[in-house]
Parts: sequence; C-alpha cells; structure tokens
Amino acid sequence: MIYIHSAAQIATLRGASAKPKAGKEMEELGLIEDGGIVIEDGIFTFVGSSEEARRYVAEHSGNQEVTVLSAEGRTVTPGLIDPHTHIVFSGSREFELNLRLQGAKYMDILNAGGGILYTTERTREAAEEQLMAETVKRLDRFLEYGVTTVEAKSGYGLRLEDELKQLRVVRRLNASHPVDLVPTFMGAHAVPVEYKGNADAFVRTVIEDMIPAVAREELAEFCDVFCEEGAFTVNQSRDILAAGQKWGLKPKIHADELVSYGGAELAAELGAVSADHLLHVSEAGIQRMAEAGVIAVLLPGTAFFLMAQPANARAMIAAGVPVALSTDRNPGSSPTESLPFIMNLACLTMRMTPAEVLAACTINAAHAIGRAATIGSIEVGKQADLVLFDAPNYLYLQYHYAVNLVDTVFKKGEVVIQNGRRVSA
Ligand SMILES: N=CN[C@@H](CCC(=O)O)C(=O)O
Ligand SMILES: [Zn+2]
Repeated sequence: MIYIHSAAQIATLRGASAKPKAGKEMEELGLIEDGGIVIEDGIFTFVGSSEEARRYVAEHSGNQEVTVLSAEGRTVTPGLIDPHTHIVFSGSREFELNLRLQGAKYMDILNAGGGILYTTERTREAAEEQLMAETVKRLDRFLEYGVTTVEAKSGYGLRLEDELKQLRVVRRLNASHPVDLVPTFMGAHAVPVEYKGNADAFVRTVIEDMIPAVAREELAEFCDVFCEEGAFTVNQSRDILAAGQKWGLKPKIHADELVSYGGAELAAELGAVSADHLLHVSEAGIQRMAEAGVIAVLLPGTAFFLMAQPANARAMIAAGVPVALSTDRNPGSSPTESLPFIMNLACLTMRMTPAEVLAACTINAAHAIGRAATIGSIEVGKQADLVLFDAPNYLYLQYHYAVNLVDTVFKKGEVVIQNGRRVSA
C-alpha cells in the first residue's frame, strides 16, 4: 500500500470518464487542497484529503507494509497522456531548419523527396533493433516530462514490411517500457517515391494489402491519414479510413493542417475519434465536429516549429468541441518530447486557460486514444499513473514555463521518476 499525503493540490480530473470534457467543463479540475491518495496493486483505492486518506490507511492497511510519501509543496496530476506521436523512426532532420529559415515550405521539402520521404528512407534501412533503441530514448524522455502513455503511429515505412516493422516495435516497447503505447496505422502518411504520380495505386495497396495485414496481426487500434493538399485527398482519405473501419481500426485524421481542405468535415462524417492539427479548419468543420463529438487534438508545438499561426482553440472550445493536446513528436515538424512545453504554448499562443490545458493533456487525451476508462484522472479504480510537480498549484505549471517541473512519476503504482531522474528498474 502506498499513502501519499499533504499534496498542495491534487487535480483529480474526476467525473469525465464516460465523455470528454467540452466547453466550460474543461475548467473543472476536481481540485483537492492538502490532498491524500492511496494506491494498492497499481490502482487508486482512495482519493481525498490527507486526513481522510490517513484514516483510510489506518482502517484498511491490516498487516500490509505502507510506503508513506509526503507531497508537500507539490501539485499532483494524472500521468500526462500524449495522443498523437510519430515516435518510431530512424535519423533526424535538423538540416531542414536552415532550409525553412530561408523560406522553404514544409510541403516543398516533402515534394523534393525530403521530409517524411527522407525519414522513410532512413526507417526502411533501419533494422527493428535499431528502431527499438532509437525509440526507447524518446520514450525515456517522455517519462522524464511526466508522460505515462503515448499514442504511436506508423507511417515511415510506406510499404507493407516496413509499416509492420514499425508497429511491431510499438508492440514490443509497450510490453517492455514503463510508458504505455497505443498503436495507430498510418500507411497513408505520404505517397512513397515508387508510387510518385500514382497516388491512387498506392491508396489501393494501403487498402488491399496493408490494412488487412495490420488488422490480422492485431498491430493497431486506430487508422490515420494525412488528408492534405499534396498528400491524400478527401476521397482517398475517406476510402482508407472506411476500409480501416471495416477491419476494426477506429479513424483518426490529420486534418486542415496547411490549408482548409475538408478534413474536419470528413472526420465528422465518419465519426472519427479525433481530428488533429486543424490550423485551417473551417467554421462549418468546427460545427460538424461539435455535433459529431469528434475530439480536436491540437498541436501548438508543430505550429511553433513551422512558424505558423496555431489552431483557433478558443473557437473550438466555444463551439463545444472537446480539445486534447499533443507534442506531435516527429522528426520534421515537432521534434520534442516536452508535453509540458506544449502545454505552455497552448496557454500562451492559443489562449487556453491553465485548467483547460490540464484537462486537454489528461482526461480528454485519454478519450482521444480510447483509454478513458482506465487512465486520465485520479479516481478510485483507475490505474495509478501520477505526476508530482514541483509547483504549489496547477496554475504554476503554465507560469514557470519551459522548464521541467516534474519531481516524481508513478506508473501503475511504481515510482519510475524520482527527484526528476529515472529510477532504474
Ligand atoms: N503532417 C504530417 N505528419 C507529421 C509530420 C511528419 C514529418 O514531418 O516527419 C505531423 O503530424 O506534423
Ligand atoms: Zn502527426
């Protein structure tokens, strides 16, 4: 039994496991001052005031050993959740930065065979063990920043064996690394060089060869598409996501990132779990998402790194679209594992309040990856994923910005980060 007491503040995020928070609900964090938490067998068994938790321990501990931890001066939140990453890849793309500073556009670099296609070459060349080693480093960093669950997309293989290779890496890491991974198939991330000028034929192989193989091996839960001018059209995206649905893969979509393209509308039409990016979403798209209950996964780090205007989070929240946030960790448009810095950007560049930001990276992010029944809030019965921040209250997380305030991380009731450092297994 673990008894945590004297937390300056616990942001429980309770009461939203059935439906993501939308509108004003995103402001409600279920705060407890001078809070106490009890964990048994990796699950929260009591959440309340320190005094109530002390009484619970006295009544229920019996002969069990009780580990006592003071969280004095600390703010406690659910383990942070990143619902949109491309972490399985080889190499890096720092050389693109100078090109972009000289005015090259993200899509120009891709069309010239760089960007996603460069990373695809490196990823195809890499053996599975190499990919494992590179990805572990990224997951270790995520954990240091308080991130205990990440969604992970394929999409740098762009041919069957290499898409499967990426997803097998996700599966192996999910079994071996403390961070939980949720797999998404994204074979339609770009048209590979061997299909240049023949996107429809590539779409056919995604639908006829890749999706069935991924589903048969049970390697993914979601299917995603880069629906964008110069990537995949709305019709191609619809065909791919509908084929995924037939095989049990729930749709997600990279939508309206670079131009307004109808991706949000398609997400609503298909009942997608989320539409992500949305920098150029139309007003009609926002309305349709709100009606269909599609979660907006916003990626302000990508806007920051591509030097673009971020998404209009305020309009989406006002319309009742549930908002989640993510790093979009990838080698081209957002090479960072610091979800806390993304939270700072959400607050300071998209004017999301500190409370909305926290809801977006916990319970709403859990909904965006279909995990809200088990994670995303500090509630009795849920998996004990927790972060203790060196912060007197949750507001401070967006105030003392761009530094790592993570002190302690619990994953499934085990301390994995202590004093900001990894505890060796
Ligand atoms: N926009 C498409 N895909 C990624 C970028 C991938 C890359 O540049 O390697 C994104 O979400 O930003
Ligand atoms: Zn992405």
